[in-house]
Amino acid sequence: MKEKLLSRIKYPQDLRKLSLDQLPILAQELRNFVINIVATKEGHLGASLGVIELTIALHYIFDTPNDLLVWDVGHQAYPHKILTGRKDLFHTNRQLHGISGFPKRSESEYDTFGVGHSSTSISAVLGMAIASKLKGNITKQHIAVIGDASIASGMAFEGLNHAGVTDANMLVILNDNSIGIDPSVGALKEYLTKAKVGYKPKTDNIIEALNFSYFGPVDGHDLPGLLKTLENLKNKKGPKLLHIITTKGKGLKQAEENQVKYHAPGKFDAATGELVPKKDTQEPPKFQDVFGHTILELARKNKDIIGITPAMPTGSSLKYMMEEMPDRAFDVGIAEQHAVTLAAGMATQGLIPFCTIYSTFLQRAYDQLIHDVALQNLPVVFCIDRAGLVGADGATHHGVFDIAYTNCIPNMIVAAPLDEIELRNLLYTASLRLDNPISIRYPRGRGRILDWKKDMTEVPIGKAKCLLEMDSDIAILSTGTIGSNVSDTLDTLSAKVSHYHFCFIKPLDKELLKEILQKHKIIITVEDGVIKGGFGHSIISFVNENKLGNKIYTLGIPDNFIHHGTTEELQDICGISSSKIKETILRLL
Ligand SMILES: Cc1ncc(C[n+]2csc(CCOP(=O)(O)OP(=O)(O)O)c2C)c(N)n1
Ligand SMILES: CC(=O)[C@@H](O)[C@H](O)COP(=O)(O)O
Ligand SMILES: [Mg+2]
Repeated sequence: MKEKLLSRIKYPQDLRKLSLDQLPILAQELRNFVINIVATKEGHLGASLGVIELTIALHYIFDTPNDLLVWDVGHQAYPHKILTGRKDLFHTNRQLHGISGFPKRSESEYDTFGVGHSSTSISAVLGMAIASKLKGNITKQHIAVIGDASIASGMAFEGLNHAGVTDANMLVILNDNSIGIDPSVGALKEYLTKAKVGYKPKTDNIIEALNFSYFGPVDGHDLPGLLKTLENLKNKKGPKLLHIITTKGKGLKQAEENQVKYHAPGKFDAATGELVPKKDTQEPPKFQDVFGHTILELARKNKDIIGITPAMPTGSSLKYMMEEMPDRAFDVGIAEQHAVTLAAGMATQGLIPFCTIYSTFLQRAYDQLIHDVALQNLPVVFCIDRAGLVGADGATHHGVFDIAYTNCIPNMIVAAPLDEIELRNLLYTASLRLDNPISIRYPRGRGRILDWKKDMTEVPIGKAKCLLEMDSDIAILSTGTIGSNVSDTLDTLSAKVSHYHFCFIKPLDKELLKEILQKHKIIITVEDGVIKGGFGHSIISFVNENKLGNKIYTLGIPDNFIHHGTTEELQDICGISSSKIKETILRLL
């Protein structure tokens, strides 16, 4: 289809010149534009297709960027980016030096708040609305667009609870498509389902009970209807919520029919919607699948094992256990804080909870980790997925802080397996019931071992191991799967360098460490987490405490935020790709 209208629009002011009856044509063009680019460049598809009409209506009716619009999570903001000055850059979405896959304040004045993690929009918009009022601006509009899964999070409720006792001029648009990445869960989801079919929506209205004016539910794909509703809401004062019903993946048959897969489908054929078939060769497993299959295997033998995920059953592969053992594996929704304390409660009763959380999202539950788990020394098993650099999702999603933020918590065991087999062995060890909480971190993506389903053995807590012993001044100490970059380097290097793998960052293997420090003058530490407070700093502390004179060079994530690109590109930028590790060694030799 040839573009008639989209090519004329650079900014919302161009959009506002169109007549009402041109807008549905524009919606079709915008939808095709998103599909065509995401088909080859990859990214979050389904959510963006679901808000095409809403995006057009919002920028048409409201005076953006003077009126402030915040997209919750921001994975649905592709049409917003295209209509706000970034159409010509959209083909660089999520690539190194390209535009971000999420709204970002430094990228555009239309991106009023940086997002990536969910459920922040209501608080952010309330803050903006209060600021406008204090500055004497009573006409400015403040709009949060939040999904049905994100509004069920504690933080969103905190925002609603506060907003309901203010006269803030704010509009929350609840984009209800009954699904997050996986189907939405919980009592609120059941309530919203009833509201959709008109079951006692007025008398039992939870939103009105929170002092919001409630409007809807309305069809979020009916563009003329949406325009009318928004125009009408513009003149209503105080906190208000518009409930719209949409279909995730709208307009692409496969995406509508398989919403979980098409949340972020990878490459697909733009014309047919078919996914690009995978190569026929056997691949090593994804680390998430090593976790997902292993926990199920362990749970079959040990009835005390429980699985918990906050809203990521597919991403974490806990779904395998959820399918077979629905009473012992829980998706609690976007509720990281609850997930951690729920696990703590279970641990007090002798259960062995495995709480699987992406590294970046566990940041949300830091106090729960300290106060509810570690302080009481409850043996919760944290399976920290997506640890390290995650690639295209960028700064909001890299799992680079968890070593530092768990390393400093008393009682925590902090572990980072080298490969799939060690991950399995650690999960097995944790299933034997430890005396402490443990974090086991592993990365996004695939390992390297095809034959990984070996019998499991217990891992001695706090023991490191030598992978390559050389008569050399230099030793590399690595932790976690980044150790394979070190091995790749050493495979291609004629110089002699020793290599040790520290599966445990805490407790450190002090005995072996002393031996290593006696044998080698120069130590290079390698980790895929932040250097400050990380593994390398633990080695430096040990050297200082023992008044040893070794020179320590720490490789890891530097003290700045790392943006998007492929994981390999970003590792290179941080100096932890195998070629950059090699450069460091050659410089020191
Ligand atoms: C704190 C946090 N936890 C988990 C995620 C992962 N995540 C991204 S989108 C999403 C689902 C959002 O669903 P919903 O709010 O209904 O929006 P939709 O995708 O349906 O538009 C989840 C769980 C996240 N971004 N932030
Ligand atoms: C928007 C969001 O937070 C998720 O969709 C995230 O991008 C998933 O990451 P994975 O692709 O690593 O599961
Ligand atoms: Mg949803």
